Amino acid sequence: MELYPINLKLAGRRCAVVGGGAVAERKVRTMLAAGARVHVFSPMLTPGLSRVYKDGRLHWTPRAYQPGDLHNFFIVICATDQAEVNRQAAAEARSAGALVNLADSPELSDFHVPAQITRGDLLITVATGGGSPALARRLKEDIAARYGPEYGEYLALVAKVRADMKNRLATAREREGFWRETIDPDVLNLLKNGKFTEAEERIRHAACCAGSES
Ligand SMILES: C[C@@]1(CC(=O)O)c2cc3[nH]c(cc4nc(cc5[nH]c(cc(n2)[C@H]1CCC(=O)O)[C@@](C)(CC(=O)O)[C@@H]5CCC(=O)O)C(CC(=O)O)=C4CCC(=O)O)c(CCC(=O)O)c3CC(=O)O
Ligand SMILES: NC(=O)C1=CN([C@@H]2O[C@H](COP(=O)(O)OP(=O)(O)OC[C@H]3O[C@@H](n4cnc5c(N)ncnc54)[C@H](O)[C@@H]3O)[C@@H](O)[C@H]2O)C=CC1
Repeated sequence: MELYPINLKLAGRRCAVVGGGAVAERKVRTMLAAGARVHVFSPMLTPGLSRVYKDGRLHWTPRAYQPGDLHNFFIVICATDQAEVNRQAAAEARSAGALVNLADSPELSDFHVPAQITRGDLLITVATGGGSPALARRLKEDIAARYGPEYGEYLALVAKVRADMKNRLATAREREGFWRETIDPDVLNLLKNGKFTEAEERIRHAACCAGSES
């Protein structure tokens, strides 16, 4: 299945989930982490979702989905255990202009939710086109073990220095060359070993030299 990856900004956007089971909970949690305003339509919630609701972080309509519920949402995830309900809700949401995911139908979905790892602003995702979500999860675990929290710290540092470099190196070509050389295994190893100060010094030194050459 051909797919085009994009990373959606959900902060402040209205998103709906139909169903309140284990799958709904997983989707709700990642959407909330992205800052979405999430509305659940379901007669029941998992204990985890109930806690999120009691904490005031979720809107909940405590009944089965009804036609007319799904207007004015940016994305809608249909995750009940009733295939026919998921299809009906998906059809309504799509005709109201939402991007739609059906938890039980990769084919009918506008998008799939990948397995994800976050390290600060670093986001790594794994997708299998719906072929094997269990494989996506396994690969995610392997990648998570390989790329620890130090990569989030590293990204924050590089992003800061990069903002300075935009003024220091005149052309996009120079900046590209600089960053390709600077993101090197030595710096990453320093970070992996917790040597943040040394890593930062290395990057700042490279930035400083590049600035004086130009
Ligand atoms: C198409 C997609 C739609 C979507 O949900 O967006 C979809 C569909 C389906 N999943 C099913 C089953 C399982 N899903 C998981 C787990 C995850 N599923 C996720 C995504 C996706 N699942 C999308 C495709 C992503 C891709 O492959 O590219 C992850 C990555 C992200 C997330 O959900 O947040 C999350 C990993 C969370 C993590 O990071 O740990 C596990 C494993 C487990 O739970 O341990 C199992 C059981 C093992 C297995 O089947 O592999 C079934 C069959 C149900 C049945 O048999 O009845 C369907 C429907 C069908 O296939 O028809
Ligand atoms: N995409 C994915 O990652 C996965 C998808 N699935 C699929 O997702 C479906 C849901 O899985 P679970 O969350 O584990 O099921 P579940 O049985 O835990 O939850 C189903 C939820 O749907 C609600 N519901 C039932 N009828 C409804 C209606 N008419 N309107 C609104 N809510 C209604 C129930 O109250 C319950 O909260 C499964 O049937 C399976 O096909 C299963 C595993 C992973």
